[in-house]
Amino acid sequence: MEEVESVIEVKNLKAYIPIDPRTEINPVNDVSFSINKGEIVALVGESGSGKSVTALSIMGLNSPSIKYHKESAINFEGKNLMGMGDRNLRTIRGNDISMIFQDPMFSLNPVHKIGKQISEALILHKNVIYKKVKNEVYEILNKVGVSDPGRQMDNYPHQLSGGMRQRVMIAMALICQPSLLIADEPTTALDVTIQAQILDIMKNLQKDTDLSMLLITHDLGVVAEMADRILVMYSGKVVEEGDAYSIFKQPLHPYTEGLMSSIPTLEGESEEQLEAIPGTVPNPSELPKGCNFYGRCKYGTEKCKEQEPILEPLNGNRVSCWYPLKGRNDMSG
Ligand SMILES: Nc1ncnc2c1ncn2[C@@H]1O[C@H](COP(=O)(O)OP(=O)(O)OP(=O)(O)O)[C@@H](O)[C@H]1O
Repeated sequence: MEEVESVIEVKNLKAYIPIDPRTEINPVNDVSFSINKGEIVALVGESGSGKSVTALSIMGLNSPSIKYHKESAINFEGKNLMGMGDRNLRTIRGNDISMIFQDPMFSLNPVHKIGKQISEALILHKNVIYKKVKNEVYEILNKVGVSDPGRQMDNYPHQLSGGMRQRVMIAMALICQPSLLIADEPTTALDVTIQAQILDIMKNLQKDTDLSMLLITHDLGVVAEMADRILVMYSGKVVEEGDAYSIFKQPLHPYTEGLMSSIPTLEGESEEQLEAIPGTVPNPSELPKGCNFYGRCKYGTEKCKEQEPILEPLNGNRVSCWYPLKGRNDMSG
């Protein structure tokens, strides 16, 4: 069998924010996963589940108030990024690992021309002058579908539409040919037609370059379109992990089931009600004793209230639930 090569391995990532000697916030609590070469992994979950803190841990860009437990490791190309120090991380960020955000203005500097901004990472990492990389900037703008790249290179960010700015941000992230791209809600702010174009561009570039991608989104339509594998996060933990096809077909965790039943389908539109998951994600400074999802779960039992489940293999995927759907179906039969 062909050996699968992982590009990044996140191991026992635990992030905390000390508030006082007896209180801490735990936005990410013992998260482990890896991403293989050329694979798109989607990180899904409601607001506050810890997706961004996980992604920013990889980039070393979380706020300094966020600390990590010492067993946390992020192995990338043979090096542990945890505790690597900002100077060394800077040589990896933008070069080997890049990130794009929901709001391009977060990444783009309003007072610099587009061409210069895109070239910055190349100039920094290759130690060359702008003139030498102008062609590469032109090429990458062409690839992300910016028309008339020569002219656009001389424009400022505010002169472009939202969709164009998003393309420029993707160009900027990919110019150094990173092996991992982290995309945090890359199309959430765009209208649906532009969103579809941007997703197409990302997918094509990913295929052409065998790029690995961590795609953070709460939009399951985007996940269905893009992802090979899905990690479902709830309250700082991965509660289900598996290949995208099987998770959409048969979610194992009640939370994943809830997320899936809140997607509209054409067939069900007239008769079926969309189900919202009642309640909210627990406060990360007051996590319950047992399963974090207990208070919102329609299948919860006393055991769930008292004992915390762990992520365990089931049907080739992993799930953290005392009564995963498969087991429940078997129990009822
Ligand atoms: N610097 C911080 N100080 C205090 N709390 C924080 C900090 N950063 C994150 N948190 C808390 O950690 C939890 C996880 O946040 P995170 O931003 O990772 O969630 P998310 O899943 O990305 O949500 P969203 O989809 O809204 O971005 C939240 O409860 C958030 O309020």
